[in-house]
Formats: sequence, structure tokens, C-alpha cells
Amino acid sequence: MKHFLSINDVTDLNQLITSGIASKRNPFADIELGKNKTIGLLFFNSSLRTRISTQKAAQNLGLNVITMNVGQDGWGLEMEEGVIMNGDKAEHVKEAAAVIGSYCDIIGIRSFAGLQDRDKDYAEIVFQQFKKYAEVPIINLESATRHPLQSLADCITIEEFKIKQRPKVVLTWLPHFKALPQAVANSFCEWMNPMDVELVITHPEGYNLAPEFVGKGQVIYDQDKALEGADFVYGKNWSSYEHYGQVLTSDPSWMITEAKMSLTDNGKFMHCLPLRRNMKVADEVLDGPRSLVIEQAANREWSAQAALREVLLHI
Ligand SMILES: CCC[C@H](NC(C)=O)C(=O)O
Ligand SMILES: NC(=O)OP(=O)(O)O
Repeated sequence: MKHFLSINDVTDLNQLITSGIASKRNPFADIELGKNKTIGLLFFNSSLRTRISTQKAAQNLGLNVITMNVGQDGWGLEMEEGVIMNGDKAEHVKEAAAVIGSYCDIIGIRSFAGLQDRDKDYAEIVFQQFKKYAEVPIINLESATRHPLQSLADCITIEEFKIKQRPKVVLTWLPHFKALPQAVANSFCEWMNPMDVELVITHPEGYNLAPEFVGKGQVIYDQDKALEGADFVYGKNWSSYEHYGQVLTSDPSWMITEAKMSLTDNGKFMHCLPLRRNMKVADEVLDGPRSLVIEQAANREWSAQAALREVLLHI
């Protein structure tokens, strides 16, 4: 695997999930694999889980790790080609990517959607430019449209906790007053499509995700109906794709409560974190036996280790 940008870079999903679970059982089995190699982690946006879990996974593989908050630690980067750089960006990605690529054997990048221009966001210009000019493998730490390390951890978690061969998995929109990206929701659907699950997606009208991510997912606008018999409830807020970047509603009746979870088949609750308690999900769910959010977050270390191991094996 040259890059890890989306599920399209994965040749064998089941093998990757198995590798992640194996790493969990024996974290230092491949400690020599990354010896004398360096990974650079570039964050254009905030992070807790991705930052720490990816650094730990890299260290489990013997990699040296350099972490940078782009923009604060370095210079503002111009991504567009052929422009006159007379604005607030002091450096072009052509130089910055080539220079970082000379220091690092692998580069991880987090760069969220701007939520202003859909075509620009969905073109993933930051990742395309770094792929072009850094000339080393690129790892997606959440881009404008996807979050594959999160989705792999989600797959590992569902495999660990499922009690049916083909569980019903419900992605439910959750209310938020701010506009958040579609990336986590897109990626979750993209990774659930090849899995042996019944995928249901529920959200208010106007929040349909891009069709290329929905795939086999059944869209149901009635949340209670969607939750009936669910084995896993995956909560996430996202802003509208159709009315790009807009918050069309923040209806609190979409918050997940114990009453909502009682519609499921003893369903487990998942969320990528961070989440706002008692706005998106009630304390009674998060503090109860249904919640898998901590186990899910812990699996980010094994998700990152499985992905980095695959990239290292092909350097
Ligand atoms: C892992 C989630 C990152 C981000 N969340 C926030 C709060 O910005 C999002 O919704 O994409
Ligand atoms: N789930 C996730 O990616 O968390 P962070 O944004 O804290 O890295």
C-alpha cells in the first residue's frame, strides 16, 4: 500500500482488520519495521485521538516521529498553482511538501474541509499537492471528505463486539449548532459498504451524503424507525452536503437517549469523539453499558499501526 488516503488504497480489508487486532495482542511484533525511518505528522486542524494514537502506533513500529501544527509552528501554505503570493501565505506547498518529503519517509496530514466551496473540498487539493510534491507515502489523518484511520478503527470495533454474523449498523445524524464536515460520516459509510452488515443511514431531510459514499446504505428520515432492531448505533453530526456547509436544523429531538436506544436490539453506541454531552448524546447512554466510545478510541492505535505497517512493508 503506497498511500493510505481512503479504502480505495486497501487491497484486503479483512487482512487489515486482522492486522489491527494482531497488533493489539502483540504491539511490538514489528518494532524493527520502521527502524531508522521517520514519519512527519502535519496538523492543519486540532486533534487529540489521531495525534496521540498515530504517534504511539508509529513508535510501536520503531519509527521516529515529528509532529507539526501547520500554520502555528510553520508558515501558512499556498495550495493554488500559478498565483501571485501577495497575501497571508508565506510559503508554497511546492517547496514545503518537497522539503518535508526530504526529511520524512512517510507524511500524515490532517486538513479538514473549509465548508465554503464543495468542489474545492471534494477535490482534496491539500492531499493531491502533497502526493505530487512530497514524493513519499501520504497517510490521511482526516481530510475534507474522509477519515480512514477512524473508519478502520470502527470496523475493528464492530468485528470485536458483534454477536450476529450480519449486524444492523445505523449511522445517525446528531444535532449541532456548528457546521461540521461530512468526512467521518462519508468514510464510515464507505468502509461499511464492503463489510457484512445491514447499513442504515438516518438524518433529517437535506442532509443526504454524497451518493458515492452512501452505496448500499438505506436512507431513512425517521430516526426512531431507523433505530428499530439496531445492533450498533453510530452517532455523528455533519453539515449539509446538498446545501453545502449549512446547518439546516439543530433539532434536539435527534439527540440519542436511553429511550432512543431502547428501540434497538440491545444496541451498542459508537462515536468517533470528541462529542458534546447532552447535546448530541445523553449522559445516561455515554455512562452506561451500551457505550463503546472508549474502546473505539483505543482501537485508533491499532488502526494506525495496521495502516502504517502496510505502508512500511511497501516502502
Ligand atoms: C474526528 C472528528 C473531527 C471533526 N469534529 C469536530 C468537532 O470538528 C469532524 O466532525 O470532522
Ligand atoms: N476521532 C478523532 O479523530 O479524534 P481527534 O479529532 O481528537 O483526533
